[in-house]
Amino acid sequence: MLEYFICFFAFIAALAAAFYMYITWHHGLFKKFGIPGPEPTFMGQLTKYGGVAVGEMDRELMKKYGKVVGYYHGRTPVLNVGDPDLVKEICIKHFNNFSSRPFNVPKDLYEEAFLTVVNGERWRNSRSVLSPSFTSGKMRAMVPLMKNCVENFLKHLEKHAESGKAVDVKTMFSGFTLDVICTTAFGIDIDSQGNPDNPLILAAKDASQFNLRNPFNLICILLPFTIPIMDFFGVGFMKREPKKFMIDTIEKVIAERQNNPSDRADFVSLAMKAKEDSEKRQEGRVFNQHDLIGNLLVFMLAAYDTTSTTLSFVSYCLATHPDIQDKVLHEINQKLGKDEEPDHENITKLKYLQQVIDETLRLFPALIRTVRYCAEDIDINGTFIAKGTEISFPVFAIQRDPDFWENPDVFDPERFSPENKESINPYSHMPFGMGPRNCIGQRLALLELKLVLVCILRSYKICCTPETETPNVKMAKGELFLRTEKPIHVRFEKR
Ligand code: HEM
Repeated sequence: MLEYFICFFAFIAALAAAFYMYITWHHGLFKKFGIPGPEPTFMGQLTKYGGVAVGEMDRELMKKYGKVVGYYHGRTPVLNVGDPDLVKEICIKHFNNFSSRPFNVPKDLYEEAFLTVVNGERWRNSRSVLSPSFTSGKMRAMVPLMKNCVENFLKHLEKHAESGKAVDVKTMFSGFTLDVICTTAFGIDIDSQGNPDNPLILAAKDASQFNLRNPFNLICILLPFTIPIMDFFGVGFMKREPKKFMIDTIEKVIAERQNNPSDRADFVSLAMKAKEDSEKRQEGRVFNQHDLIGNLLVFMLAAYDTTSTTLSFVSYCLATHPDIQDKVLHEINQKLGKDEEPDHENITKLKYLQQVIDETLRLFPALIRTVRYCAEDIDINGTFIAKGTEISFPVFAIQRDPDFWENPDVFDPERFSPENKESINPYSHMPFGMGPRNCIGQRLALLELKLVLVCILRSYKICCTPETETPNVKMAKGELFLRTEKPIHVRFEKR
């Protein structure tokens, strides 16, 4: 009997030792190549996310170890690149070696097709098929669709203003940006604020389950071989039920368009046409039905949260800086007069508004980090990066690095004035990412932001309330998408 016990414990001990070796196998990598960073522990940085905001963690790491820091997520080496010169080398000069993103979570056939997730030839193919949907001309054609959403939003805003109460801006703007993406991506007109219980809205809000506090996500990162098991239990990029509902909705819209072709200038039409063209070309990879539906879905996910976060922070910055708000309004009145409708062309005259948006995105980038994957060993100007290393660009931390930004925590749109802009290192401001794999929806986002901000500011003054956290807001812990710990509240006062 005793022998069985000994054998059993020896087996468990051997298993534990093998597991320990599996996780810690690469842990000497950064030391070997002279890259500073925290002393590796079994789980590495993964244990820290529950207790700290990701942006602050990156700032701390850079303060302590410098602009290029090596740490581990379990067994995966992660190189934190906060040096703008190295950002440029990786994102642009050596793009071919870093064109992929690492994503260690279960994915179904639709999620596998997401532009954010696909890699290699498939990414190149999807990006070139989808990019023509975001040209200036296509954006111009989408303005009437967006304006309907702006009008609807203003009706709801009027009610908020009349009540005189503080509003949770993230919730309010999420309704607006959802309306915009539903009409521009899915070809569906919904009124998220009027019908907050619309199943599509509930599904979109409930869809994302990716954050670094979720233990299942951490297990996938730590033990990539568990991904098929996690998949079986419904752990994944998105939650199963809301995903199914959204896919069914998109399929219905596509079927409807196939039966009754429409000239609506939305992404469903553009992507269906792109799919048809790719089928006719008979060369390269065909953009299939999963690519079509998956990418309409990812447009929704990538667009509505990032844009509503940015609108929330613009409101917050303008409420806390009334002098800057007055200046934006003055510019609107001067360049567009009191009644000229904002459109795709005339909003380009609003240079100061662009400065305000640039500065808001510097302090509050909707994505705290962007990531890449190193495909082959490479030495870049003395920094050795091993194959399989994940690259993390700490956007939040770079954009608040005192070496590039004077008084980095102060909101000052003058940094982006024509005179000062010249002195900004272009690789130290990357809210939409960098290089050929940057944000495909940047134009759409800026257009949407400006259209709605002009309409809001003309009619309302954005004010602080006792609930508005000043001088700084506290960021939520463990989130890769920028979130505040408490909701941001401001008040809208009729002018
Ligand atoms: C203020 C709003 C937005 C911000 C701050 C933002 C930010 C970003 C960032 C930082 C990336 C990663 C870039 C990189 O890795 O270098 C990204 C990628 C992406 N964004 Fe956006 N985004 C916004 C709005 C949108 C909108 C409106 C859409 C779509 C309609 C969109 C669709 C995408 C897609 C599909 C990707 C993946 C691109 C690729 O891998 O080729 N985004 N975005």
